[in-house]
Amino acid sequence: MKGKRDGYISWDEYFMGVAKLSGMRSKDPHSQVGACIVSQDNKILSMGYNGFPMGCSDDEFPWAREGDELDTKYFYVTHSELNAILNYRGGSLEGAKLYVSLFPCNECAKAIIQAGIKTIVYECDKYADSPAVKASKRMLDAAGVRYYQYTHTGRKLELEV
Ligand SMILES: O=c1ccn([C@H]2C[C@H](O)[C@@H](COP(=O)(O)O)O2)c(=O)[nH]1
Ligand SMILES: [Zn+2]
Repeated sequence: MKGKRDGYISWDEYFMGVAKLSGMRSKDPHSQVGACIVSQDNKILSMGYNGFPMGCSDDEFPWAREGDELDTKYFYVTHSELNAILNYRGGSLEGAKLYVSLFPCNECAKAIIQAGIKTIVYECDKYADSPAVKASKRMLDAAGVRYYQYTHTGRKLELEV
């Protein structure tokens, strides 16, 4: 009898792939961020991406990064990690793992810590020098939340839909 097939994707490839697929739903023209929350026994619990809250139209609220603060996206957009936490309808996220395409900011770090998420796997840390990410790491370190960067395997996951 033949054994199992080779070439199947790893758990990390699977969950980061799902996080990035979720990010593809984002309407943010500059940064599309996706998140996937996973239980300790590798079950997907929730997903999210950055976007405006319900009722706040993607076509009416601003996507600008600069200009009058009230006319930029920053006051309005819900971050992918927070959306993933809020989208979860099942009870506790204690001990869960978060896969996310961008290192979480300080506001997301607060929600991650308070939700009981214990591990973060992130893809990109392009805002590492910003106060928001420095504050985030300070809180995550203090709270004992482990974080590490996803190691790219070089494999391209192609989907025809
Ligand atoms: O923890 C985070 C930090 C940021 N985001 C989202 C919020 C915005 O939509 C973009 C960042 O926009 P820039 O144009 O790169 O400043 O990323 C998030 O989801 N989670
Ligand atoms: Zn955030």
